[in-house]
Amino acid sequence: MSEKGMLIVLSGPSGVGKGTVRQAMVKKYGQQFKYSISMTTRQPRAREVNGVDYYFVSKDEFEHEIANGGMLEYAQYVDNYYGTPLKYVNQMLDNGQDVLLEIEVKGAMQVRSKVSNGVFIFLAPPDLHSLQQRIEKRGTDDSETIKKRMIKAREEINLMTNYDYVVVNDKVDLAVQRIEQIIASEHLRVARVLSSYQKMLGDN
Ligand SMILES: Nc1nc2c(ncn2[C@@H]2O[C@H](COP(=O)(O)OP(=O)(O)O)[C@@H](O)[C@H]2O)c(=O)[nH]1
Ligand SMILES: Nc1ncnc2c1ncn2[C@@H]1O[C@H](COP(=O)(O)OP(=O)(O)O)[C@@H](O)[C@H]1O
Repeated sequence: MSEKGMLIVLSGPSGVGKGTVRQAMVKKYGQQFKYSISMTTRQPRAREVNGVDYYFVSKDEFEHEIANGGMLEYAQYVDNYYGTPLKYVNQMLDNGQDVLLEIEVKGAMQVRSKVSNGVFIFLAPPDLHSLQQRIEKRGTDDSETIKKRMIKAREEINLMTNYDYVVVNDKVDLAVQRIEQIIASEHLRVARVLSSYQKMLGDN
C-alpha cells in the first residue's frame, strides 16, 4: 500500500491572515508541501502576480474550465469566482506530496465530500474587531467591499464547526507552529491506520 499525499485545507474569513500564515509556512516548511495556486476572476491587487498569487482569468475562461471538469472545487465569493484547478492537485497527491489549499468554506466542503485523505483547518481571528482592523490595515479593499467581507466573515465563522481543527491567528509564528503540529499528528494517524491495515491484510 503506497501512501498518497495529504490535502491540507486552510480556510478562514477575509483578513484573518491566511495569506500571511501560508507565506510563513512556505518559508519555514516549503519542502514539505506544495501550494495549489487558485484560479480567480478577481482583479489582481497591486503586488499580486499572475501564476504566483492566482491565475487571473476572465469569467468566460473560468466557466469554460468548470464546463470541462477542470476544477476540484469552486465558489463565488463576494463578486467573483474562485476555484482549485484539479490537474495539479491530483498530480502532486499521486506523487505522494502534500498539497495546501487556501480556500473559502463552500469550496472546502466540496473538497471534504470528494477527498478522503484531507485535514481541514479553520484559521480564526482573536475577535471580529481585530479582523476588521486587519482588513483595513491591509488597505486593498474599498469600504463597500470591506462591509461585504465582514458580513461574509460572520457567516464563515458560524461554519467553523465543519472543520477538523480551529487555529486562532493571534501571532503568526504561533499559528504556523500549531498548523505544523496538526499536520505532523495527522501524518502519524494515517501511518498508524495504514500499518494496521497492512497487518490485517498480511495476516490473511
Ligand atoms: N473556494 C475557493 N476559495 C478560494 C480559492 N482561492 C481563494 N479562495 C478564497 O476566496 C476568498 C477571497 O480571496 P481574496 O479575494 O484573495 O481575498 P483575501 O483572502 O482576503 O486575501 C478567501 O476566503 C480565499 O480563501 C479557491 O481556489 N477556491
Ligand atoms: N497574527 C496577526 N496579527 C496581526 N496582523 C496580522 C496577523 N496575521 C496577518 N496580519 C495582517 O492582517 C492583514 C490581512 O492578512 P492576509 O494574510 O492578507 O489575510 P487573508 O489572506 O486571510 O485575507 C495583513 O495586513 C497582515 O499583515
